[in-house]
Amino acid sequence: MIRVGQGFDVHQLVEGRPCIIGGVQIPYEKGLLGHSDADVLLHAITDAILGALGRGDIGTHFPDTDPAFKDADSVKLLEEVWRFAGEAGYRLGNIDATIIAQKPKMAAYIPEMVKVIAHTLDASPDQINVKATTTEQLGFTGRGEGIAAQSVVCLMKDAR
Ligand SMILES: Nc1ccn([C@@H]2O[C@H](COP(=O)(O)O)[C@@H](O)[C@H]2O)c(=O)n1
Ligand SMILES: C[C@@]1(CO)OP(=O)(O)OP(=O)(O)OC[C@H]1O
Repeated sequence: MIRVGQGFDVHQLVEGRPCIIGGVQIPYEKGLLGHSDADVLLHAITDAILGALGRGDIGTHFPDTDPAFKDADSVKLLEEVWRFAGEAGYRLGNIDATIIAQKPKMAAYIPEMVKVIAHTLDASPDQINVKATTTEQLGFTGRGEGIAAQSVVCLMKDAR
């Protein structure tokens, strides 16, 4: 059986926060604001997995009102959701994701993001594709007010 899911997330860029995307801290004058570490890419991937599993969304499992998730490491949230997939008998087909950011430049950090994601999902890096695009200075991403990410995930399990 094949199941697909998609995820989308946005976080505001502000001063005084680290810029953590795909589990990698990127040197930049601003960082992403959120209850957790605000890792917009991992949140989009986590939501895509939950979508494929039919298990709701990230906020259902990790409410932003719960102090337990204050400054949470989003790698741990992804890890926990990946446990749900394993328990349901799924393995990863592939992930394709896009970071939507005018700045900072992501390209140099993408191989490390792929490594982190593959390691967290017990997968091979060739199952994970991460891309980045600007919005040509248009909209909130183009003005540098925030960063968005979207992801598609394909999960597979053998028919019984
Ligand atoms: N934050 C970003 C945005 C884009 N890139 C890379 O630049 C290429 C061109 O971006 P366009 O928005 O002009 O299509 C894109 O394909 C990415 O490789 C980036 O590294 N970081
Ligand atoms: C991850 C959670 C929980 O700490 O908080 P945020 O970092 O604000 O992120 P968001 O993308 O709004 O997702 C759901 C939240 O419940």
